[in-house]
Amino acid sequence: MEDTSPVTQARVGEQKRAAACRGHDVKVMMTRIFKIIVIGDSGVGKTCLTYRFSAGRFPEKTEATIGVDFRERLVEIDCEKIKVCTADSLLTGQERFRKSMVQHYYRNVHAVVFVYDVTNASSFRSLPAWIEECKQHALGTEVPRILVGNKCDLQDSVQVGTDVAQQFADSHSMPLFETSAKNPNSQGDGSCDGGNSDHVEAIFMTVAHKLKSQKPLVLSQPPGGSEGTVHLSRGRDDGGDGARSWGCSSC
Ligand SMILES: Nc1nc2c(ncn2[C@@H]2O[C@H](COP(=O)(O)OP(=O)(O)OP(=O)(O)O)[C@@H](O)[C@H]2O)c(=O)[nH]1
Repeated sequence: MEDTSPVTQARVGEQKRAAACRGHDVKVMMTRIFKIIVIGDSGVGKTCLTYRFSAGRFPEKTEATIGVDFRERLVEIDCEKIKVCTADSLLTGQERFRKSMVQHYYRNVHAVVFVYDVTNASSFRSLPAWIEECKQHALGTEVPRILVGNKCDLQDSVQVGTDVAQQFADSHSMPLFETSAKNPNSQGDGSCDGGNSDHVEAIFMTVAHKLKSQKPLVLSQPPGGSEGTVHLSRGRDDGGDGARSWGCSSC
């Protein structure tokens, strides 16, 4: 039976588009930057997920994030190169420090990934508070948001069932993905096959595709502009100045 899950569809679509691109001489005039923040309790695996996406593997060792971890990866979607920047952060600490960091963290964000640990019910119960915090920083339902249940490789210790998580995701209009940063192919059914990055990658790519379709590059000719000059602008908002002040090394 054909697998119609969003992740598989995104992956198949990506392969087709990559094949189509190979036949073209693509001139990339500028690189768009999408900023995706990854939010959830300490220890749910935010750092490992973003590392898996940007570096393609599980980190050998991790320490509790102090401040914000920024990572970036250049991807190609529909023959356009797009920089996907991810940030994960431990949003705790002294109130004064936390306040300024939080404001910076939530600025110019394009999408939010909420993460809980499927083996830790308390991390799931914290989600409403994280969603509320995002709302307070103007990141409500108009911003693409997804829910990720991480650590699915630990099948024997699962405390948050798929059905409960799905209900929660539905009630907040978010798609749900269950995965493992450690063994991305062990999502849900307990079958690990060596942990390549496809599944985690497909999750972030699904978000990037959504952002790309929401924020098309607009080709425009300036009034009275010189012939042959094409100006590129972004759709609704942009990752220009905001991206630069955001923290990625080259954003
Ligand atoms: N078994 C398993 N362990 C994982 C997985 N993802 C992360 N871990 C482990 O969980 C612990 C916490 O992972 P981190 O990625 O540092 O978690 P975090 O959410 O970034 O934590 P903070 O930086 O404190 O906010 C580490 O010991 C990881 O090795 C996973 O998919 N499966």
